[in-house]
Amino acid sequence: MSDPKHTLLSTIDSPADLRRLPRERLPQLADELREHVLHSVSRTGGHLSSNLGTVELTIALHYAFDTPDDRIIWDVGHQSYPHKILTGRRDAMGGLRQYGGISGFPRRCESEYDTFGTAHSSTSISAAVGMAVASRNQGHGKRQHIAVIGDGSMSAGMAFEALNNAGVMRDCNVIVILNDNEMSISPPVGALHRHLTKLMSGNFYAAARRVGQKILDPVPPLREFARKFEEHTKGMLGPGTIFEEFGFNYLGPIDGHDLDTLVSTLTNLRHRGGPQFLHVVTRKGAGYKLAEADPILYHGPGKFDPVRGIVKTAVPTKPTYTSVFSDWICDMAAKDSRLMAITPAMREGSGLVKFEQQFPTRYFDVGIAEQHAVTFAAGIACEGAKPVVAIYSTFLQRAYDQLIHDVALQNLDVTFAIDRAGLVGADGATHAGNYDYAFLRCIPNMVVMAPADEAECRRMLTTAYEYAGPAAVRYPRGSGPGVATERVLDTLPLGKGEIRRQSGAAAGGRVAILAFGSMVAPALAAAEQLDATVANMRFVKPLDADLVRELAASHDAIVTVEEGAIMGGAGSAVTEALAAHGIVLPVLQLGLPDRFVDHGEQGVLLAECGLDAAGIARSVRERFGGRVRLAAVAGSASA
Ligand SMILES: Cc1ncc(C[n+]2csc(CCOP(=O)(O)OP(=O)(O)O)c2C)c(N)n1
Ligand SMILES: CC(=O)[C@@H](O)[C@H](O)COP(=O)(O)O
Ligand SMILES: [Mg+2]
Repeated sequence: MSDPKHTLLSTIDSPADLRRLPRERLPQLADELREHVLHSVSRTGGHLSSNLGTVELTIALHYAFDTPDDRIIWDVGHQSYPHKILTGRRDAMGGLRQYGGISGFPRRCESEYDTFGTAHSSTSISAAVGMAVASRNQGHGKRQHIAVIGDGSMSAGMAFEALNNAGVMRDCNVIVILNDNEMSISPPVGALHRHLTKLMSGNFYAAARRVGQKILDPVPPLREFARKFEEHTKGMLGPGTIFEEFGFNYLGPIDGHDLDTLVSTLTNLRHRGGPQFLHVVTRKGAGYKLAEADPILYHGPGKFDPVRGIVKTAVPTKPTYTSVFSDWICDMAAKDSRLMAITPAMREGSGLVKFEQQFPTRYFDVGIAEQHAVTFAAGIACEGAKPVVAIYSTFLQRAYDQLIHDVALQNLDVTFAIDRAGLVGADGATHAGNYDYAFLRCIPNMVVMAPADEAECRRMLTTAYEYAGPAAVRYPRGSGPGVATERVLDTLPLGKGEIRRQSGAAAGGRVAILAFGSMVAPALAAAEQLDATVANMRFVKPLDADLVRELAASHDAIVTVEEGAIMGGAGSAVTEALAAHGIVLPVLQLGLPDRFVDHGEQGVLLAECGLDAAGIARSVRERFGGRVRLAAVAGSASA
């Protein structure tokens, strides 16, 4: 690294280099590290606030522990940039979240220091417990397993399932570090937050900090005294924490920006066995005033100028699908007082900021708790109210049993507004919503729709809402083709697609492209080159089987296109319908391949998967020749 500002950081190629530094040099390293995080994220985009907040904690962890032999597991992993920089990826930050570059999350294939792949929250404690059990049984009884988890992520059921398990494993070395910055993406919610606030409040926190500095001095002769003093003071300081009730030895809260306290505390913890819990208090966005003032805006920004900060542009841009949903839900709630909106901790991303302002008593942020969100919606529906669950496709995966067992099996009237369906771009494979067509369409009672454009999205949301059972609308991240929406609340006929373009080709050369959702626009563009018919199928379930039959009868080959996994997806619904009617003709199924697609710009990734107009046209030509010639394809099996 040539930057003269990073004189110390530029000498750190691994945690071993870091551990050679005298403690008094760590604050300088923290300054340079923070600066490097800020400048690289400003150039690539990425998760800024959380990383600025964990600079000191990361340094202290790698300083105090023997990484990578000691295992650090970063929950979510959106705060792992300082860790990446200190573990040999300092100069790779320019490619962070870019096509071909390093990931924005920890990945086992990227570094031996990335001990566990994360991105969906609240998995770290479970993974740490699993590793600790294995280490114990393999004779690595001294190894430590450290889960670093945020206060938002701590609210998920999975985290508590793991605490419950770990709390009785006295001979397993698990350290849970709660990185409490009093923020999720938006302000934290719920009773756990209230409990943490109590632990950090006024005198308790101040006293605990003083005590922490005294008792955690690692000098051996003081240890026994420290232990007794700690027990004594814990009793004096007030009620036990929930974590102690789970069987953890709770320490803290301590200041997560005070390197001295952090290093002393962690060094001490390193030599303790059994379940340990350290409560660390940090500031989201620390060290960058703009992010400290607005950690939500700087949670996951795109590129920006670090001097000016994020500048809100006055130029009108195309509305995103999220904003179409945002307008729709406010309009529908104004019309129907039964509507209630639910988000599992994704108020901003799911487009519910305006709704919360307008309908605060009908808005429910349940925290990072997708399973609860879905069953909570089921309960609401049981009483005749009308829940709308706004959820990212990838996070709905968490609530699959709840969707089947609690909603669909009882045919409850729950609307699912599924955002970030398909490839999401810079977050990569962990966040891609590639499986919802496949996992939703096999559930009885479900209605599943995918809009071709913004106006259709609005109509589908109304259709889902008016449908008296479970219904889902899945739409992609970002904007669509730019079709203007009107503030009306009209519906679509259930299970009916439409023809968008008719082929003029002669018999023997006619191709029908059956496109779903976001693939309608590129299919139409490809069809211009191929002179193909294009159907906007609209519904994956109920599939418009009449339209499929009609197109099969009038064309020589069928092509299905979807922004979802080919296996079991929308195209599979078409081939099943053809088979059910005994129709045999050449079929080409286009969609996402049977592999995980890495990060990069959405358009680039779609092109890589052959799902842009050029790719669709190319696949059709490759499969069927320049024009479809039945002679060339007759007798070939379905793809
Ligand atoms: C299962 C799941 N649901 C939702 C998210 C989206 N998400 C990413 S970070 C985040 C907030 C996490 O809060 P916290 O753990 O306190 O970390 P902080 O952002 O404050 O550093 C959320 C909701 C996710 N990654 N995984
Ligand atoms: C880490 C995480 O899960 C979220 O911050 C996610 O990256 C948000 O994605 P969007 O930018 O698509 O809202
Ligand atoms: Mg937090």
